[in-house]
Amino acid sequence: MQYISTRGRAPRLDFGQVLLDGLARDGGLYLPESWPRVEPATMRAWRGLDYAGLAKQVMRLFVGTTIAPADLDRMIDDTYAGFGHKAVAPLKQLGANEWVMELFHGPTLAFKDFALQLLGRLFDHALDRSDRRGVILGATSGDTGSAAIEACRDRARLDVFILHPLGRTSEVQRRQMTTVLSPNVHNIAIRGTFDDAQDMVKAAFGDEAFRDQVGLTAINSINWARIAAQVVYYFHAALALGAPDREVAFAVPTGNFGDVYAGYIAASMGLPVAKLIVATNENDILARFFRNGDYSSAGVRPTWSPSMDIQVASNFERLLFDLKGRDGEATAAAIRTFRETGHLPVSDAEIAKARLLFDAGAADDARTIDTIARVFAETGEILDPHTAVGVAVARDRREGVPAGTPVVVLATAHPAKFPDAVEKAIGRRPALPARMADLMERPERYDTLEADVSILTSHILSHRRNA
Ligand SMILES: Cc1ncc(COP(=O)(O)O)c(C=O)c1O
Ligand SMILES: N[C@@H](CCOP(=O)(O)O)C(=O)O
Repeated sequence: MQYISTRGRAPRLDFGQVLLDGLARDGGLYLPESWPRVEPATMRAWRGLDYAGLAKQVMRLFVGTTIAPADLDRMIDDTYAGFGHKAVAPLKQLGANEWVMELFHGPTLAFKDFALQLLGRLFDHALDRSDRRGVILGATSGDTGSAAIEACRDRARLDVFILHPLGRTSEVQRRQMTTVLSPNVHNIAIRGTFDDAQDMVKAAFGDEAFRDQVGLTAINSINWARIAAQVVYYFHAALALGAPDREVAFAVPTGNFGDVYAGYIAASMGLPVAKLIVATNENDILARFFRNGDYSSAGVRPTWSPSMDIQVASNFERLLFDLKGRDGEATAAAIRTFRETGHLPVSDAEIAKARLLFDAGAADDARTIDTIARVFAETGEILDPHTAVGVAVARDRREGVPAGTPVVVLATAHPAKFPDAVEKAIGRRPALPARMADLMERPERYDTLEADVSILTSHILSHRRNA
């Protein structure tokens, strides 16, 4: 399989090259030249596979021949053997046709582990084979950072630089990153928002000389491999609930549009998805787009669901590329206009096309806390605030889903990552797993930098171990 850029001016690459390149050299994002199709008979044959077995089938379609099947299978087995629940991504029923898929049983307690645990292994494999070293650079609003650090800590060929917005993550999230003292891990607090940090990452990739000098690689969902690994759990949930002989809808707490975009890919591959419900907090640019076509930036506001405090959603560009008939020039022009004016030009036809599969809504902080309390009272389940946004919006938008169709809300983080929000809702602080019990006492290490890419690149050059 070959990959092309959303901006139409970067070379076509295979999976192994896309994995290491991350962002396309024309500033765009890579995606497959065409979607692999999965026929209903194949899906029926996949029913009953365990999570790793299903991941092998799905990932093979994206990886092609760039990794030997035995190597890929071994990496996938190792990845999901490290999860804390035998089902890896268990489904729990909250009510009639209302489910949550728990994606927080990985090592850092958020859905990011599904892809990043695999990516750490894929990077090692690729760098070993080419006898190269690399620098991983990522931005995080709280969860990607710790998942990337956990996946790449102590790997001989990698240095990991993670930017988080100073004071805008939960304390547990920050400590999950800054208490990892491995010599190849470099945490940086940025004076700014997640969007500023993400812009700095993209600008560093735009500096070709720097990029080639250090062997820069991305761990954010701008890297196609992240998205590919997240497609698997849509198949996993839908097959368990009757696909391909029954449609399933998903509600997805959304910030950078990576997770819900993986659902769009599953649907594009043939999975019968009735609706993808995009659920945002008060930082609602994506909800506004799908509701009334308004994709215009507003300042980022801090909320109880800090990982979704994002107003520039990277992966939206991948959807836009499809909405614009896979026209790279038109996509690049629209993104340029958005960057210059803060407003994305889209036609009524493009919005109507998006609405065929997507619906959306937003839940503010009060609603988030109320939903945690309500679901706890109804079922005894404790939701994290991001998942609560998903449940609230799924309930608001239920009438847009055909009657009798199950709605699966992606439970994207463990409630113990956000004890203050949970305590506000139910008067109780959820406990961290025993292996993290001393997290709040561990020493921290991080640097603080201004949101300036030249300061960042100098910092990387002087701190990387693999110089
Ligand atoms: C806990 C949690 N939920 C939801 C999201 C939103 O996912 P995405 O950015 O892929 O839309 C994030 C971060 O991105 C997250 O960390
Ligand atoms: N919420 C994310 C933001 C980055 O998203 P990504 O999926 O592109 O890595 C986080 O927790 O860092």
